[in-house]
Amino acid sequence: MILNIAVLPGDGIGPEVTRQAVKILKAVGETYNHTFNFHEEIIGAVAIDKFGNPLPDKTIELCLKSDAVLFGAIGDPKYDNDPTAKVRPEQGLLKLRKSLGLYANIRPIKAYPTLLEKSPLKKDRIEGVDFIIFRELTGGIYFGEKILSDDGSYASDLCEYSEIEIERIAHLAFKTARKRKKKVTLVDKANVLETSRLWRKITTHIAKSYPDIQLDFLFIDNAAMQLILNPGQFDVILTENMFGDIISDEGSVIGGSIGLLASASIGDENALFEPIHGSYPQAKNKDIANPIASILSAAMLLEHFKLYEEAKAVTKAIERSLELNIVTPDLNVESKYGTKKVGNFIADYIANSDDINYNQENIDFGQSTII
Ligand SMILES: NC(=O)c1ccc[n+]([C@@H]2O[C@H](COP(=O)([O-])OP(=O)(O)OC[C@H]3O[C@@H](n4cnc5c(N)ncnc54)[C@H](O)[C@@H]3O)[C@@H](O)[C@H]2O)c1
Ligand SMILES: CC(C)[C@H](C(=O)O)[C@@H](O)C(=O)O
Ligand SMILES: [Mg+2]
Repeated sequence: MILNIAVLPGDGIGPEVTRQAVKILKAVGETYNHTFNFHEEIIGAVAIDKFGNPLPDKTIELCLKSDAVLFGAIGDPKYDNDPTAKVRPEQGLLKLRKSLGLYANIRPIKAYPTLLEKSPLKKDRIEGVDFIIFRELTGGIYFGEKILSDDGSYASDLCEYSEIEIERIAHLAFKTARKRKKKVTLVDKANVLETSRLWRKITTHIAKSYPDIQLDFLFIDNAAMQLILNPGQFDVILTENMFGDIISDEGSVIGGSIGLLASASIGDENALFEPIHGSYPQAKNKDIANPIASILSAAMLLEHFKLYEEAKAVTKAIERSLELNIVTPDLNVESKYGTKKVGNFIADYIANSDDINYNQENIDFGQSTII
């Protein structure tokens, strides 16, 4: 298969982790005989620094003509610490999602058997946990009208949703539940918000077309608690933009690190693959950021193009790295492995699989042929 992939490393740790994901895709391409072409562009704070624009036209154009986008992270403390900044890195990402029509952000969360001890949550609560959050990505309070009064004493963010915006992602969530444990949980705040009541009404109606799927409702405040108390109850969570943002970071505690959580942002015509974490500026250029979220996002890209065997090879290599404790410091404070070494191990494992009897003593990470 030939794929043209737009690579947007972004800010902070974005370039470091994205480089590992590209390395893994190159290993997959070489091993399984695919041609993956990579074209890089800038987005976020680096793009503001260069062009005064967090999403230059060239970047959107590249994404629109590519088969898929691999995105790293954006964000920089100089903007986070300046609430009056008129141009912000995050605007670049939001505009990109909107321009590409990426309305569904799919965030799988699972407890890896080898990492059960790493989570601060009790082992018996998280064992076997495996669910997916379907987060609406191009509507809601993120995209409603924003007002700041001239004297700076009043601000407003409008939360809006229309029927079509809810329907299209709800169908995706129900179809996915059909292939899984056949349960959808709509997370909302329908006791207070009109938009949430619209979500309930439309989702209830759509559920009639999926009689084999159980539809449950949970208020967001209760859902935040249930995720910690009993995450095993979830299969597919369907929710609006901001609630999905918040509960997915919360859910990452189950896996043991946000550095493990990948996502696919899907629209009718475009697809972008991105870790759920941000630019983690404290770790920039320190070779400590976990690249697995980014690498798993690349695996989701492969699945999107129905390259299932290839995606499986990537997840198997990741699982092997976790089993062998070849992990970054977020998963093992005493780890001697950094971002690059974890990436190298996963790339080498894809290329060589079980031919090499890996153990921590005999690994020579310097030998990775794929950089
Ligand atoms: N999709 C995105 O690009 C995205 C997502 C979230 C935040 N942001 C931006 O990132 C910047 C920093 O935000 P933040 O600190 O709230 O969130 P963050 O996700 O960057 O970091 C929060 C914490 O998560 C951990 N973490 C994150 N990524 C990790 C990784 N790969 N490996 C190991 N640990 C990791 C670290 O402990 C870190 O302190 C802000 O500018 C924010 O706007 C961007
Ligand atoms: C950076 C920010 C705009 C973004 C979001 O809120 O969608 C991030 O938190 C995410 O989860 O991708
Ligand atoms: Mg977020």
